Amino acid sequence: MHCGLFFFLRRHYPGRRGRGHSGLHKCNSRTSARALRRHRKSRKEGRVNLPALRNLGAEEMSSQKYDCIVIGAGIQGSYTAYHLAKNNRKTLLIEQFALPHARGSSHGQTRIIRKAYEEDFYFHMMEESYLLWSHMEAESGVQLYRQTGLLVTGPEKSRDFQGMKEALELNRVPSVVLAPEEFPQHIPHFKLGDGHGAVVDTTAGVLYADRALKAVQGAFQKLGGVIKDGEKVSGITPGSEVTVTTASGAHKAASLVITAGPWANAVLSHVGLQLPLQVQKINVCYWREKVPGTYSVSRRFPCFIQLPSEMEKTDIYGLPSNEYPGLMKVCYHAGSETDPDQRDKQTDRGDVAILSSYISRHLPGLESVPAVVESCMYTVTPDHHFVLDRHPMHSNIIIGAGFSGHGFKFGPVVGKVLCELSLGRPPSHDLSPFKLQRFQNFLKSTL
Ligand SMILES: Cc1cc2nc3c(=O)[nH]c(=O)nc-3n(C[C@H](O)[C@H](O)[C@H](O)COP(=O)(O)OP(=O)(O)OC[C@H]3O[C@@H](n4cnc5c(N)ncnc54)[C@H](O)[C@@H]3O)c2cc1C
Ligand SMILES: O=C(O)[C@@H]1CCCC=N1
Repeated sequence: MHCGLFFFLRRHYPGRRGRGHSGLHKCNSRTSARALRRHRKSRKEGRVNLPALRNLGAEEMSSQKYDCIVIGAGIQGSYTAYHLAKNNRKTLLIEQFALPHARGSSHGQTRIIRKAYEEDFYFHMMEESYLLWSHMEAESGVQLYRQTGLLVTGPEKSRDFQGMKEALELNRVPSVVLAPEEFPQHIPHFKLGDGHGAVVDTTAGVLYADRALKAVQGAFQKLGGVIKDGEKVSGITPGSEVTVTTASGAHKAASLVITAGPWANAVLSHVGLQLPLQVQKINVCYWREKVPGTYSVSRRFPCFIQLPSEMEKTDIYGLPSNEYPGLMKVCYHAGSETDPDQRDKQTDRGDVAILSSYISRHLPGLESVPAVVESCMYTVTPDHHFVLDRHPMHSNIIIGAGFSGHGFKFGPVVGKVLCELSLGRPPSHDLSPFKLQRFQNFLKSTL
């Protein structure tokens, strides 16, 4: 109702919008109740009473007071909103596109989940994340995770491979080191590179991403959370009470969380901040199995990460065939820079050529031309670590950004710490690696 009325005013009387806003402070509930009755009567009679509509809009706007507003209903914003609602906070989650959509970073059927991280801080976050994903499975009654294991392979002597192997050992992650001679019997149809080592994180697997996002948003709504989709945030006024403006009106809250994915800088421009983020378009490639089922999840083929080598300078990763029968997802962990609003104009396929060559050499059971290519986006920081911090000037504005192509699995715990920051509680994880300050030399600010 609210959206419709404001939309009407804007479309038919664009010049009056400002005056409609100023009516906000003058309006009280009795006048607006009268306005509502008048408006309903007018509608019945086929007349439209403009002053009544303006008053009604003003009253509805003033009632939009939340404890917290979250901008962006990707996995990070949705989980943040969920945790806020779980903490009994009246929460509004605003999304620019009608949900579900495939124009950000959280769509698609699958993501890798793993504890195999070189950095201890990610490992600790993942320990809790696994637990929280399983709580969400229980709460929603939907299977979100399937254990497949994750093969990590790369030049045996490289710093990356050794670092990963040592971290798995040090953190006591259930894992298996595979010597080249025993490799084929454990993981058939995968040709290990010459001089490459292999270690399997057996806790790893596949997260059903689309399902997960839907489950989290559903759980948030069940807790009384409000989602407004198809509403693009066009302005933010900071203060002890933050005002967030969209085409449908203004929403107010004691705190704001910005989780706008590839649009982070567009949204942050409203609060005088620009981060060193690069948005990349990722070609999400699926490759046909020559014999259907060769690499299937049901035959327990694992996910894999190929660490950088002489041949491939960037990680390549894959997930067993599952979502599209007979097709296995294998992708390059980087893409070409794009404007998120012009994603489809970025048509570079240099990565697909690299993948084709990799597949011919290492995955002989796949055809080396992709059968399906979908699109997704990474928002990459210079050090590939996330941004989880407060706005430097406005402590009630919290920022979650720059998930650098590996943030989905952390959704539950990222949401938890962003919620904690927003509630002014000490975060349950060490957030020092994620501070804005590390970009001091890059930060562009108009504060
Ligand atoms: C191909 C691919 C493979 C990946 N694989 C993995 C993996 O295996 N494992 C893993 O852990 N991670 C993986 N990731 C990374 C992971 O998916 C992302 O880190 C994560 O989805 C980022 O979520 P987000 O909520 O920050 O961004 P998004 O999902 O983009 O959400 C941001 C939302 O904000 C909305 N928004 C923006 N501006 C506004 C505005 N002005 N008003 C209202 N709403 C707005 C957007 O529309 C969007 O819905 C992968 C990513 C890609 C692209
Ligand atoms: O985050 C992940 O696990 C995947 C695989 C490695 C590259 C990026 N995403």
